[in-house]
Amino acid sequence: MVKEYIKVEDVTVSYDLRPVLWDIDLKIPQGVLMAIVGPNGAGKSTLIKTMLKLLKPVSGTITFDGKPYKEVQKQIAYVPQRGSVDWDFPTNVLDVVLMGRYGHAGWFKKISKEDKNKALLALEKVGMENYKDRQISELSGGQQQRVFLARALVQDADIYFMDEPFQGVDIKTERAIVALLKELKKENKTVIVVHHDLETVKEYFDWVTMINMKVIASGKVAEVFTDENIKNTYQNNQLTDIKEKHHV
Ligand SMILES: Nc1ncnc2c1ncn2[C@@H]1O[C@H](COP(=O)(O)OP(=O)(O)OP(=O)(O)O)[C@@H](O)[C@H]1O
Repeated sequence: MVKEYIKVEDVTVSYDLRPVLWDIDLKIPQGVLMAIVGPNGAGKSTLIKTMLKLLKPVSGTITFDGKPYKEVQKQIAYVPQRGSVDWDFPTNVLDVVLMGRYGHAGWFKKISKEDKNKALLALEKVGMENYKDRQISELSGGQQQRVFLARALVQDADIYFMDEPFQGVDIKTERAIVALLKELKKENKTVIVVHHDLETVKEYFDWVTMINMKVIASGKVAEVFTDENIKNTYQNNQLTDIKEKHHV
């Protein structure tokens, strides 16, 4: 029995009238490093956006330690997909990281010395301290990704959602991000990552959710990340089955 910390129950999500996630049930324990894997268009980003209340499900509920999102939102950090961010926004690296502190300081309060120190420390952790005054538009993709990680780190959250943090980064950055993820796990944080590389699931994560419009398997990597579940996740007939059944 999984002692659930995050619970997703009967969640169905549609864009316009087209369902993309169907009857999702998940129980995620505290302190896991969880990958969400599945083929392109499987609904991975949609799932985390729904958990973060950025999308409204057609039905179902999501709770965090028994509470709804709005009661715990300050304890939740999100690193969005790099492609979804406007990098031309005229702001420097330190300010982007400080944005992560607004949940603590409040929009109208002044940023304190402590906030600034935390931001600098986070930049150090991701190896970007020398870039603190740079415009974010003048960074490489991997550097931008590191800055967004630093922004999430200063939030001192309990739960971290990351949408493809390894996308387009070099191997050194990937290793640095993995080390950070493992550090977060040591602090009993719960980390949920949309991940594409099946080869590294076993090495990077201890928990996995495999989806293709519906949940194929979710649990300990050692138990559920099997060839059969991988095959079932990456074949597309789930979609056809559901469409035929529900005439959509
Ligand atoms: N804003 C939107 N409006 C309409 N349909 C959308 C929208 N966003 C995503 N979709 C569709 O919903 C489905 C799930 O998309 P989603 O981005 O969640 O998949 P994903 O598993 O994250 O894919 P990828 O691995 O390609 O990033 C896809 O069929 C996609 O085309």
